[in-house]
Amino acid sequence: MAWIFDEYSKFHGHSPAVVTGKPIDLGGSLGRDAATGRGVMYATEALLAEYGKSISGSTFVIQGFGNVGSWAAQLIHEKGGKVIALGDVSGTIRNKAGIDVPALMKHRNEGGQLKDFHGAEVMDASELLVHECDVLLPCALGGVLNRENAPDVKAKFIIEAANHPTDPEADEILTKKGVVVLPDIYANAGGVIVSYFEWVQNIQGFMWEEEKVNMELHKYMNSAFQNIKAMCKSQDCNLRMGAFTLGVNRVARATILRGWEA
Ligand SMILES: NC(=O)C1=CN([C@@H]2O[C@H](COP(=O)(O)OP(=O)(O)OC[C@H]3O[C@@H](n4cnc5c(N)ncnc54)[C@H](O)[C@@H]3O)[C@@H](O)[C@H]2O)C=CC1
Ligand SMILES: O=C(O)CCC(=O)C(=O)O
Repeated sequence: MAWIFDEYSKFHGHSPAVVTGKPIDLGGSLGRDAATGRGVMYATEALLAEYGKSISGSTFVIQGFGNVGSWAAQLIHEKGGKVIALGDVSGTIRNKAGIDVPALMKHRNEGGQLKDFHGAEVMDASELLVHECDVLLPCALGGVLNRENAPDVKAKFIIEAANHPTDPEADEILTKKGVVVLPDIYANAGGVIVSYFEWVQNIQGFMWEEEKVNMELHKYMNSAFQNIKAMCKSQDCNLRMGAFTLGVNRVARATILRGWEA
């Protein structure tokens, strides 16, 4: 991103707002690194509250321990959630008393593989997504929930932190089973929201403190959830349909207002 910004600026003058995800010293935003995982945590909080539940006291299974998964795990752990199983390409582990996420981060940051972490036992990777838990967070790849494994999913809630982790067949199976799926278009929007904040800061020429970034992110995630919920209520539809209907309606309204309709 620094390179793109630099090349563009050579021809058009200093233009930090031309691209987001830049290093902090070149006009990036504080809080961007954690933003997607933090947004996932806020989205989880908002959804669970609808069902009279909270992160504290709930159990979590997380696939992926990269940018999104590791931040989501840390923030959920900080909020009192119990991460009971977790996996990445270097191993899949479980601890029904709850994995010590800060200790796992230290292990990983020192170059350790998940399978060698002492605070948990190794399990079969194929069991991760169907492991008993309250909340399942796929934070790695697309298409991981499909017709093969969806019938065996035991989670009550799925937060789509990765892009497109649930294929359409799985979506149908999970809906019939009564599993509540929070769609990626909303659940993992924290990254793009803070990228928007980065652009806003760049055009203002004013850098926000990290606390402000996180507070604004919280506001956006909460109000988006309330808007999706209202749409689901008025259209009697699930969260994915509610989120898409909200987005498509906004684009349609702007298109009509500009006189572009056929
Ligand atoms: N980083 C961001 O800001 C955003 C990321 N996303 C989506 O979230 C997902 C994860 O992105 P990042 O965390 O940024 O990527 P990353 O590359 O930092 O982490 C990916 C993680 O998935 C794990 N993984 C890969 N294959 C796996 C497998 N077969 N089984 C278990 N774990 C596996 C890797 O070991 C790693 O821990 C992607 O779908 C991405 O498109 C969505 C919105 C924003
Ligand atoms: O960095 C951004 O602006 C958004 C990233 C994102 O949404 C993604 O990786 O899917």
